[in-house]
Formats: sequence, structure tokens, C-alpha cells
Amino acid sequence: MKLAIIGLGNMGKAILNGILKQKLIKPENIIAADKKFADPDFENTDEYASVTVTADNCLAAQEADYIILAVKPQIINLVLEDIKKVAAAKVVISIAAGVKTELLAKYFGSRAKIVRVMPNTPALVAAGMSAIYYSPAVEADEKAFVDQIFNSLGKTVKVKESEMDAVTGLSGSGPAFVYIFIEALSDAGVLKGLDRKKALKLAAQTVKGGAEMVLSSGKHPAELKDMVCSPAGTTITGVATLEEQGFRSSVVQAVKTAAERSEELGK
Ligand SMILES: NC(=O)C1=CN([C@@H]2O[C@H](COP(=O)(O)OP(=O)(O)OC[C@H]3O[C@@H](n4cnc5c(N)ncnc54)[C@H](O)[C@@H]3O)[C@@H](O)[C@H]2O)C=CC1
Ligand SMILES: O=C(O)[C@@H]1CCC=N1
Repeated sequence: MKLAIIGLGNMGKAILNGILKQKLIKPENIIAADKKFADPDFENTDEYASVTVTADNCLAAQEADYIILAVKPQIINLVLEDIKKVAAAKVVISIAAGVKTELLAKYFGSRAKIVRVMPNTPALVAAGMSAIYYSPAVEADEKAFVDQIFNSLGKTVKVKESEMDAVTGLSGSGPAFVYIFIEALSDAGVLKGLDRKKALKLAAQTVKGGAEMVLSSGKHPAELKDMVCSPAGTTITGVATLEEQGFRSSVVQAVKTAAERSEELGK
């Protein structure tokens, strides 16, 4: 199986490097296309050394059986124009926020094999979360291969296409919200006298540990929170402050507005 990845920015690179680390597809079967490769100053450093690189989207699409579109929603039409003549019978996997299968079908036809995936950047360390929607024409063996790609990068979940904007606001954008939380936790540690390195380690491992508890204990987050809160203790004092400061509602608004932006991008 040959895979083309078109758009090697933050997410395209996370997917490529994740796949290479997991050794799921041999590097010689991967072709990476990005307009930046046409830049005379571009150096094919270690990052891409093992895969074929090109600035020609059409060539990449022509060579491949599976094509991942990892370009910004705002320019996806340009890329679809580039590849429409050669990609109609292939499996086209778009990760672009908001871009609907309806738009892709305008280029490849209503019976095209279109997949929408909303991954996230922790794919780079095999801790990604990808939501997948298959259009009806995608065959079982093709679904199995796409599942395998994204399972190798972390966890996957199947969603309806109508759920994609919500997923984008939550797990697509979510890592940025989590990083801000981790940064704020470690800032607070520094404020209270810890050195930065120690504070960051304490903060990141605490978030990781909390996530592991939710995923593996089967307990509701509220119950896990209650287990940390001693009567008149330190934690409930901090929890009361978070509630006073509107932490919960800030998070809800962040995901809601991110999801709404995804809806807008799809119009
Ligand atoms: N960054 C993230 O965490 C996530 C991004 N996505 C989606 O992934 C897509 C890419 O996002 P990022 O990687 O963040 O963007 P980015 O801006 O980092 O990367 C986009 C890449 O596309 C290349 N490009 C621009 N025009 C091109 C063209 N005509 N032909 C070929 N390549 C071209 C750029 O040179 C750049 O390397 C977007 O649609 C976004 O919605 C989805 C999930 C998470
Ligand atoms: O910010 C964005 O638009 C993309 C989609 C999800 C994460 N990053």
C-alpha cells in the first residue's frame, strides 16, 4: 500500500513521524507533498530523509492508494483541484477542520471513497485521539487499513459526520487547552518557589495521571475529584477557587467556540 500525505505542517508531520515510529508503512511506500519542498532553501533534513518528498501534489496523489490531506481548510480547494483527475478512485482521507465530505464529493464524485479524520498532535508520541467518519463507498479492507494507521497513532473512535465539529473543538483543539492548563499549573508552582523544570514535571505528570485514572478506573471524574478532597483540606479550597473564577465555564466556552469555528470553516 502506498500512502501520500499532502501538507507537512504541524499535523501532517505528526502523522508522518508517528507512522514511521510505529513502522506501520515502509518509508519507501510513503510520499510527502508540500509546497514548501519547492523552496530553493528547503533542506531535506533527517525529518523527511527516509520518505520521498515532492512539491507536486498531483504526482503524490497519482503514486498513492491512500491520500491524507493535511492542508488548511482555507486552501483545500487548491489542492483538490491539483489532485482531482488522479485521485477519484483512491481513498482520500481529509483531516481538515470543518471540511465536509460534500465538498470533497464535488471533486471526486458522490461515490468517492472519502474518509474524514480529526486527529490531534499527540499522534506524534502514539498518544493521539482520532475520530473517524467513513463515507459509504469505502470498502471494509480500506476501512481496516485506515483504522490501522490511526490506531498506530493512539486511540480511535467512529463518529457521525455531524459530530465532527464537536470533536474538532474537543479533542482536535483540546491539546492546546491542556498545554495552557499544564503551563498555568507549573507557573503556579514557580510562583510558590519551585524551579521551572520540577514544576513542569509535576504539572504534566499530574495531568497524565488524572487522564489515566479517568480512562482506566471507570469512575466518573466527579468521584475521582471527591477522592482528592479532604474535608476543610487544601484541595476543596482550590476547587472552590476554580468555581469562583469560572474555570469550568471557561473550558466549556473554549470547546464550544472552537466547535463553532469548525462549523464556520465548513461554510
Ligand atoms: N494542528 C493540529 O493540531 C490539527 C490540525 N488539523 C488539520 O490539519 C490541517 C493542517 O493543519 P496544520 O498542520 O496545523 O497546518 P500547518 O500550517 O502547520 O501545515 C499546513 C502545511 O500545508 C502546506 N501547504 C500550503 N499550501 C499547500 C499546497 N497548495 N499544497 C501542498 N501543501 C501546502 C504548508 O506549507 C504547510 O506545511 C488543517 O486542515 C487542520 O484543520 C486537524 C487536527 C489537529
Ligand atoms: O486549530 C485548528 O484549526 C486545527 C483543527 C484542530 C486543531 N487544530
